[in-house]
Amino acid sequence: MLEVQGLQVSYGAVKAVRGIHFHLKAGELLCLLGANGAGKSSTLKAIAGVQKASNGSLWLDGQDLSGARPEQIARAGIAVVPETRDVFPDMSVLENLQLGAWLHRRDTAGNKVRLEELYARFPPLAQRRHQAAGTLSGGEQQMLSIARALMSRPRLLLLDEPSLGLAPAISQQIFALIAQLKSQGLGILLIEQNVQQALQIADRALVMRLGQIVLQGTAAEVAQQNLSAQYLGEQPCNL
Ligand SMILES: Nc1ncnc2c1ncn2[C@@H]1O[C@H](COP(=O)(O)OP(=O)(O)OP(=O)(O)O)[C@@H](O)[C@H]1O
Repeated sequence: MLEVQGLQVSYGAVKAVRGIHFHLKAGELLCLLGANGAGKSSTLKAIAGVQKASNGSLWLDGQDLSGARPEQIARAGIAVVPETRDVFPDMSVLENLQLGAWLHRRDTAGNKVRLEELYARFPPLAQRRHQAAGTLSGGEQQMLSIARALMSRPRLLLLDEPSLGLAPAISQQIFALIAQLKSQGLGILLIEQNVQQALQIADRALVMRLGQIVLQGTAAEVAQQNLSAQYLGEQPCNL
């Protein structure tokens, strides 16, 4: 489904991503692991088109998206949930969700159906649909951020540290939700610091270090490695 070849991302003299290759199959949940600064977010941003790659190619289902703008990438079926969540705090939950439907803005009936589907999947959002997004809890804002991305009806979802800053019980709910989305056939690229939980729901994992992929395999294979000592720096990793 997604094919990344020789991806490089630089910020001036800083080579954040140094020519990585990987693929993601349809409906697969691929987890991207690594210590802070390993190049995970830069990889995700380059796929989303919000950070220009200095080299490399990107294909989605045979469509060449190398160098494409974020809007073209979104139209091709890739949606992003950034680390910052980016909900609009003064707008209601409903208005935030409606913004997510910009790709299909003329399909009013389709968007209504999609909205009801998402309300059914995220009951706290349905209950708070007219509430300002800024008044939601951290977990609810994360749900809103994911639901807004789903309003664009993507084939591939890019998630940057969705459990960041959430209490363990809430982060478990978010992982359960991601597992559910995967079981419904959505392709997912997941960046996570919460290695143990991420590997429990992932099909495969890539481990990055200093801009390169240093380890990859099925989630079970990667879970057997001593990641903490070798690749994740000071990150706690209770594998
Ligand atoms: N906008 C930027 N300008 C300059 N350097 C940057 C920028 N964004 C990232 N970097 C640098 O690129 C390297 C990779 O960063 P990146 O954010 O991709 O890593 P990461 O694995 O996602 O880490 P984290 O978990 O901390 O986000 C780091 O050395 C970082 O300091």
